[in-house]
Amino acid sequence: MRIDVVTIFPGYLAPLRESLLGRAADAGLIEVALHDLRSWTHDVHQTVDDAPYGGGPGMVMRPQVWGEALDAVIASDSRPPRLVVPAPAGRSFTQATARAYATEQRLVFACGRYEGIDQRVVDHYSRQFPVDEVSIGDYVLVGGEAAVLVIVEAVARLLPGVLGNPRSAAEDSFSDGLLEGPAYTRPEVWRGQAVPEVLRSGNHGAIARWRRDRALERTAKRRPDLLAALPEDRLDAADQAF
Ligand SMILES: COc1cccc(COC(=O)c2cn[nH]c2)c1
Repeated sequence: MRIDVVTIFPGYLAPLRESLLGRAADAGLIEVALHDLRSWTHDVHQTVDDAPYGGGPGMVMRPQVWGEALDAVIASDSRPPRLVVPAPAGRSFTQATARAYATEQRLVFACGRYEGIDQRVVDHYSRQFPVDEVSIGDYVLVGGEAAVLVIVEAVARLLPGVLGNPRSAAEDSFSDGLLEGPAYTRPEVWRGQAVPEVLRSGNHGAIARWRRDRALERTAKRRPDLLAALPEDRLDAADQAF
């Protein structure tokens, strides 16, 4: 997979070359290219923003600069891109989105700031490529760069060969629509707290039931919305207690 990121702070994305993603990049599984948006400005101040039409606070990112940048970046590789614009007003980015993005040959991220990017940029490219405005949560960041780190990590870990232990990606939280329950490891007793007996019983049926009960209990308590969204056939008779 090829990943391009267009940003006024390329240094912010340096971590994409470290650790988990570093190994994936070394193995050629992921190719990351960073592009400084200001490279496509032509004025001495390298201006990327301007006042909003209609007035109001803040600034809007200029369409001309973004157009020249995205034309150049998209043309720099033959693989057809999906454009991803992290934004508070975007559709929710979920594990399902991550799974879908993991099947893409190429993702091009546009990192916006200020009050956003002139809408005509998204409208223009939406006529040629899939363009997603995605939100990683209901809060406002200063720019899209941190969201790109989140999205790229969630996607990259799903690529075959990126994770040391592939089983965990398939069984990770949200895969069955529920939150993960509590996890334990040695010692058996720590600061007077013992590991739940069932987990040391060797009774795998009881262990599976206990784990599902804890996952249902936690999901019902912390994320009732996820429980409500579960397809009917995903809860069996024993689950009805939640
Ligand atoms: C595209 O225009 C803008 C404008 C302002 C900030 C940002 C960065 O994204 C977020 O703040 C965000 C993403 N998911 N949740 C919050 C983008």
